[in-house]
Amino acid sequence: MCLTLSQVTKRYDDRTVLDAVSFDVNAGERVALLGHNGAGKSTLMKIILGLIPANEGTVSVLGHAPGSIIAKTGTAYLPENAAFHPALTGQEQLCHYLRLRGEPTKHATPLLERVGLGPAAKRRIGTYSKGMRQRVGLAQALIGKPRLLVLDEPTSGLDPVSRREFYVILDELAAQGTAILLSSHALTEVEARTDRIVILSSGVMVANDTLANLRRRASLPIRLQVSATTGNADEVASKLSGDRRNGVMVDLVCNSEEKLARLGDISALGSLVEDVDVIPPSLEDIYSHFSKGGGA
Ligand SMILES: Nc1ncnc2c1ncn2[C@@H]1O[C@H](COP(=O)(O)OP(=O)(O)OP(=O)(O)O)[C@@H](O)[C@H]1O
Repeated sequence: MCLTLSQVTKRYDDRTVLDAVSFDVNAGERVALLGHNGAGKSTLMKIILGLIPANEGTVSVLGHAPGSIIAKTGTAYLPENAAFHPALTGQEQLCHYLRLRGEPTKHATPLLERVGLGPAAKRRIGTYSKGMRQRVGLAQALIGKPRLLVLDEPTSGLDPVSRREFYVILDELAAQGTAILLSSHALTEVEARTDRIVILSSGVMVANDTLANLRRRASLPIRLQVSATTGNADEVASKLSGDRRNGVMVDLVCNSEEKLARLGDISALGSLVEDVDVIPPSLEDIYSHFSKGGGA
């Protein structure tokens, strides 16, 4: 186990901002930490990094206390807006970090190449886009091959292509055994890119499961979007008791137990139907369900 949190509680004055939070992150696992503003995500990350203490509970980072030498050496952190010196080139900045960590500066080039910054290595960071600066942050986080990577909103402000590329790198790291804990507000992107989702709501952990299991537990309605063949939308809508959305589409809503039977009804309509799309509840729907106490 790379990270274990057990009953972690944090109070500021009399206010409890984390309330008995417990979860693990295994080697090679990508876990998303979701929560509204002020839910306690950054506080939890600071505790994991050993920057602030918890009031109660225990945290084990790579089998050691947060902030201990072994925990610090094996953990990398990427803050939301990593700041770099604009006058330095990517290469110079990374060499600087390598020296601070007592690592050979010859590692700068492979690290920059790893995050796709090879061609820009000799350009000043002041000329980099936000996505490129985030990659410098990621390259810095990869120094010393961390076993646990903690990322605070790593893709905020990145365009979809940069986000995808960023996650490809995370996927490679996870495949090599790095445990990844990342916070995000971008729900749809973590949907496909993480193995497990932890949801914090006002400091309370309201969910900790795979998306598939959260879907099942929330048992939110599934939408079936039926495309009727030309001129048959009214008949399809009436036979399926669905809602005609436009000239060809008919919407049905059902729960997961009814899904197969409804698909059977649709298929029994034969040539009246052109196609059907099954639309499961989105992560936003699930997130909203659990944040409102639906998991209790
Ligand atoms: N040093 C502090 N002193 C007092 N209260 C604090 C302190 N740091 C954080 N808090 C409070 O703790 C709660 C959790 O804050 P935290 O920054 O962990 O939330 P977050 O989930 O990271 O939010 P965001 O998504 O906005 O970054 C908030 O109510 C915040 O005001």
